[in-house]
Formats: sequence, C-alpha cells, structure tokens
Amino acid sequence: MLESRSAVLKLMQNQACKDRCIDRFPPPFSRQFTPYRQHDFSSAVREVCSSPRQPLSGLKISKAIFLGDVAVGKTSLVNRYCHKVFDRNYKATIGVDFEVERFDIIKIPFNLQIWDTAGQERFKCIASSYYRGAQVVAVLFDLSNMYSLSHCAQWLEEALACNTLQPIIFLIGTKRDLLSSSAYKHVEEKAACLAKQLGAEYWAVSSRTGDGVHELFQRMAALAFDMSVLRDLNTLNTTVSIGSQPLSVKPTQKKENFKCNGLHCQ
Ligand SMILES: Nc1nc2c(ncn2[C@@H]2O[C@H](COP(=O)(O)OP(=O)(O)OP(=O)(O)O)[C@@H](O)[C@H]2O)c(=O)[nH]1
Repeated sequence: MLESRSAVLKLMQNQACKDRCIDRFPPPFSRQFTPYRQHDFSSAVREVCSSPRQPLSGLKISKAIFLGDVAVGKTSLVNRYCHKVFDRNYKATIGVDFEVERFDIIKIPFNLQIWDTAGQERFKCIASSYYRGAQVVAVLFDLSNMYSLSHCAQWLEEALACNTLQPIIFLIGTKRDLLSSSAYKHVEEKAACLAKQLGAEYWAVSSRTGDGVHELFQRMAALAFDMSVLRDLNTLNTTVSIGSQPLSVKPTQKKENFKCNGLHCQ
C-alpha cells in the first residue's frame, strides 16, 4: 500500500518536473503571429548557463502581468495553469492576485511571478500600481467578445507607460472553446493584425479545456528567462569571461515584424 502510494507520488513529481523543466525553446502559437523569431535560447544564454562558473547571481525571477477587460478570463487562465482547475462561476478579482511558478530552464532555477489584475474599472488604480517592473505584459481578450479586443491597445499603453524597459508582449484570446472553427478564423484575422500593430505574440487558449495553456506558459517562461539572463549579462558587463574564452553578449531581444498573411490591418 505504502509502496504504491510512493510510486504515485514519484510519478506525480516526475510529471511536475516534466511540466516545469524546459530544455528546448518552446515554439510560438504560430510562427506567423510573433515578433520573437528566435528558435533557441540566445547563444550567450546557453553558454553562460552551461558554464560551471556561471556568473548569474541568485535565483532568476521575472514578473508577468495579466491585463484585460472584466471577465475576459485572466483568473481562469492563471488558475488553469497554476492549479489545474477551472471554475464556471465568475468571481471578480479585487485589486490583484499573485502566483509564483517555479521552472528549471536549461538547468537554472527560474521563478515566474504572475500578477493577475482586476479588469473592473473601480479597481484599476490598485491594479495599475503593480504594473511597474514587468518583464512580460499579457493582454487578454475574450475571443467571443470583440469589444474586449478593441480595448487591448489601451491596456497595453497603460502598462508600457509604467515600464522603462521594453517587456515581452503577449496578446491572448481566451475562451477558444466557445467558438466554431469558422467564427474563430474570423476573429483570429483581426486579433493577429492587432498583435502585429502592438508588437505582440498572439495566442488563443481555452481555460475550460486547457487548450494551449501549458504551451503558452512554457513559451512565456522561456522568453522571459532568455531576456532576463541577457539583461543580467549586459549589466554585469558587455563581455563576460568564461574560462579563457571571452563571451560576447548580444543586445536584448530583437523584435521583428511578422507577416500578416495578406490581411488588411485596420
Ligand atoms: N467557456 C469558457 N469560459 C471561460 C473560460 N475562461 C474563463 N471563463 C469564464 O469567464 C468568466 C470570467 O472569468 P475570470 O477568469 O473570472 O475573468 P477575469 O478576467 O479574471 O475577471 P476580472 O477579475 O473581473 O477582471 C467566468 O465565469 C469563467 O468561468 C474559457 O476558457 N471557456
């Protein structure tokens, strides 16, 4: 009995490790809908992380903020990923909620702080006081509510106004399960165009079914980690010596425009 219980525990631990250990760079939702075109961690990051004398100090932490209109599904997305649950009932977030997810990225411990903010106008000034220092800005909209898409630029503008360094930006369509394939395609065209204008990576997910959720967070963590290590290296020096080989540090994340697939962006 005890043996089988510890076997189950071990299995669960292995699964948790598999979920949170990232060695390969996770792909975007679509290669067309991202300004982040790299296929792997930056070579400087791989090199410094595999060195026994890696100069990175302390635990790596990045802050991700989740923004968007009321009831678009911010809390549901965070809860689906962090606690593997989905609640049909709506409970408004008051101010902000906070979660920390621990990853092992190319064998380096990394914490992603997830700040789930309130969409309701009356809590906005509390929520916006948490925007500062975000390395990731995730703007969410409800795929079944085009109004929520039209407010995304405003949400992003407010987040960027509080941050001096350029964050990694995601535009995330939620509640994918509520749309038929053809209805979804129509929304995707508009959302992908907006993502391009905002310099954001586009994703569509469902917290109810879990579709795309794990992949999204893996991608978010990997991009945030890569950027964070590059920034550390830049601050340490523009050149870090590993053994006798000097390691050149590239500038932070290069952003490129992505194809809009022949669509008209309005
Ligand atoms: N069908 C479906 N419903 C969803 C999904 N995600 C969220 N919901 C529902 O949408 C409603 C709002 O979800 P929340 O996660 O509370 O929304 P929120 O953006 O955190 O809301 P605020 O805290 O007020 O800003 C709830 O009733 C959820 O059950 C989804 O993927 N599919």
